[in-house]
This record gives sequence, C-alpha cells and structure tokens, in this order.
Amino acid sequence: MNIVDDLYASYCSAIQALQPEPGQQLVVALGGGADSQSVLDLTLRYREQHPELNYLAIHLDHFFHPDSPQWAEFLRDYCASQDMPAIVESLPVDLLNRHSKEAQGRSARYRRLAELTDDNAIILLGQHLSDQAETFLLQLKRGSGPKGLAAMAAQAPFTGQRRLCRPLLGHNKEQIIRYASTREVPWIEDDTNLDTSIDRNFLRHDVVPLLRQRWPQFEQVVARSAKLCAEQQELLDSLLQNDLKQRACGHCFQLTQWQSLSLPHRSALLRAWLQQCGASMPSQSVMQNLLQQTTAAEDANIQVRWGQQQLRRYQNELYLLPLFADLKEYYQHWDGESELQLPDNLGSIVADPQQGDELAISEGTQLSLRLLQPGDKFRGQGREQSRSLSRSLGKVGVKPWERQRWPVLVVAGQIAWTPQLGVNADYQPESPLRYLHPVWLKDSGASK
Ligand SMILES: Nc1ncnc2c1ncn2[C@@H]1O[C@H](COP(=O)(O)OP(=O)(O)OP(=O)(O)O)[C@@H](O)[C@H]1O
Repeated sequence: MNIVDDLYASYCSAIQALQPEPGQQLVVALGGGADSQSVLDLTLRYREQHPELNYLAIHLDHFFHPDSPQWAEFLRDYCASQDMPAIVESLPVDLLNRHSKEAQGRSARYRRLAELTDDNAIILLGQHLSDQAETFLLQLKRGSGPKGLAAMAAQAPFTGQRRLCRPLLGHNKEQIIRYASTREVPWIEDDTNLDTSIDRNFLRHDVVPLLRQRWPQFEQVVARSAKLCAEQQELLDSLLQNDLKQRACGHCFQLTQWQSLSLPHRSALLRAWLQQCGASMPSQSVMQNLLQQTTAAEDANIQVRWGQQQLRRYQNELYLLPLFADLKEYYQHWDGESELQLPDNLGSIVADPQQGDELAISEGTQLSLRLLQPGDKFRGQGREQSRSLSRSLGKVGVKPWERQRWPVLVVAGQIAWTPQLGVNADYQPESPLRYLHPVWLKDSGASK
C-alpha cells in the first residue's frame, strides 16, 4: 500500500475505534508542523466521507518563537482555504523555572483545549512512532517504572468524556514527511526543534539516528516495549481495583492489615489511591519515607509532605490534605452577628439562634476569634475541672491536624466557646445582657 492510502487506513481505524456519533466533535490540535498538518489533511479527507461529524482545528500561540504570530496567521488562512472551522488564539505562558518550556506550554494547551471543546470531543494529536521512542527514552532516563515507560497511548481519556487520539502513532517521522510531501501539505519548520540542548532534540538528532543505523527497527521495537509496559500497568491497575475500593474512601485510606502486604503491593496501592485522588505523584524518596512511616506503630504521628499536599495519619487511616497556612497569629474581632470569614478555607462563624449554643455576654464586651493554642484550657458543662482543650477535642474524635486549626471564641480575654464542645463552664460573664448563638460553618474540605 502506498503511504497516502496506508496512513489514511490507520487514521480511519483509529477514529472508528472510538465510534464517534453524529454531531460529535473531531478536533485537530494544530501545532503547524508536518505531523499535525498531516493529521489535518487526513481529517479533511475523512470529512468528505463523514459529513455527520463536527470538525474543528485549534491552534494556540504561546509566543515561544519570534515568528509564531506569522505561523498563527498562516494556519488561520490555511484552515479557511480548506473550509475548516478553526480557533486560532494567543495563549502566553508564564514560565516557571522548575519545568521545561515545552512541558509548561503543553499543560497550558491541554487546559485550554478542554475549555474550547465539547465535553465528549475527540482531540487529535500529531505524535508519531519516533516521538514515542523519544518519550520512552526520556522516561528511561528519569528512572520511571512501567507507568512512565508506557509512554503515549494511541487513545486515552481526557477531561470530561473527551478522548485524546494519536492516529499517527504507528508511523515514523519519515513516513509522515513522505505523506505530507506527496499530498503537498504545507507545514512550518520550527528551528528550535534543532536545539540539542533540549533533551528530546538531543535524542532525536544525536541518539536515535545512531541506534537506527545499527538496529533499523529500533523505534518499532521500543514502541512494542512501551505497549507491553502499558499492558502490565493496566493489568496491575485492574488487579488493585478491588483492594482499592475497600480501602479508599475519597481522600481517606484504610491501613487495615497493612503489614500483611508486600512492600511493592503497598507502594502500588498508595500510588493508585493518590492517582485516583488527582494528587501529584510523590518522588521515590518521599514514597519510601511514606512506606516506612505507614508501617510504624498505629499511634505514630505520620506527616509526609510533597508539592502542595500532605499525608497525615489518624488511628488506622491515612488522610490526603492540602498544605495548611501558618495561622498561629490569627486573631479577629467579631461583632457577634455578621458572618466572620475564617482564613485558609476554614469556613466561617455565624450567629444562628436555631442551631447555635446559647452564650451569654455582657453589653460592650470585646469578642474575638482565634485558633486553638497550646496550653488552652476548657471545662465542659457539668465537669468539675478544666482540662486541656486539645485533649478534650481529641476525646470527641477531632483529629490532631484539625485541632491545630480549631476556632476558639474569646470574650473579654476568656475562652467562652468552641465548636463541638460548646460553652466553657469556666466562662462567667458579668451581668449577662444578651445571648449569642455561634455556629461554625466549615468549608467542605477544610478539616477532612
Ligand atoms: N501550539 C499548538 N496548538 C495546538 N496544538 C498543538 C500546538 N503545538 C502542538 N500541538 C499538538 O500537540 C501535539 C504534540 O506536541 P509537540 O510539541 O510534540 O508538537 P510538534 O511535533 O512540535 O508539532 P506538530 O505536530 O505540529 O509538528 C502536536 O502534534 C499537535 O497535535
């Protein structure tokens, strides 16, 4: 089969595998290079036979190259000449030092692609066999396991019901160039792709050609390894599903019978849970630390942090939480009536005569809110003696990290009220004149 028919046959089977329904969006993510321009050309051919779908091309200009505005213009005109509906938009990226420019462009692009497309759109990307081999080698260089080495999937779920589809994944760069040249498809040559200080370009220009010289099938063979890794990962994920269902409940994870599992089993379960929660993956060393801590005694005070999240343990459960702000100094006056917004997603304090505890105050006294401090004492109603407020909260099941962020209402310098425990029996207002009814409205997620 010649390359023009061969590529089209692969394209058609990739799309058919997704069984698009009439009216469904087929979106070409257009970079402007030979790869995505070929995908666009294949899509135009497919449209002739399948007018029942909705077609769209999207190009997002990150201004990474001085010529990029001209490229955007060229792509807009080219799509118009082919009668292809197109969105060509600027998407500048605020570059952070931690990640490569390309990676940051990609994640900004994916976010915007999700916003610009229907919830069940099929988004077509131009990545091919040579990209796959490079991705595999990049993952190898990072020391990844099967999940990373699985590289790119021919089709993968994306946000909502959307799917990502890479119809060129079975063909290498030369074949795509041959296709584009034969079909007289114009494309943009980005000279930054020649910069071998970028890891991917180094592999593309200096490493893979050498490997192919010796082993002409190198890219195909690497793609097979990637596929095997993907299959292993899929199998592992399905084997873990049952156990995960029993252990995981949202952002909480049961450690019951934890010691009876092997170390790799524990590690795979924790990773699967974190992924299910949408958390960023911890590094190998953070993972090791976490595994060590989860096998410590049940009352061990586990606290493992990475990125913007932390894991804490309470009894036999692990909790995935955001990092908390330091609120030791937090102090806020309250008029006793209007809603008082607490910081760091802690919700608010309101007055609610239907639900609030009845707290007597004298006219003109100062009310203020702060968070629990070490040494705070509290005497429950009917109790003979005051005791540590933190311990009293612990007795009613408030978790240690919640206690550190627990609101306390102070009236004329005395702890008068705190959620869950109510009015402090040691608090004695002079000539009480009115009643407050404080209630804590927690934000969801504030004290999971
Ligand atoms: N600026 C962009 N706007 C929209 N989609 C893009 C853009 N850049 C790349 N893409 C899509 O993401 C895929 C992978 O990105 P990558 O950076 O590897 O592209 P590339 O190989 O440089 O671009 P091309 O496929 O256009 O040759 C591309 O094949 C294309 O489908």
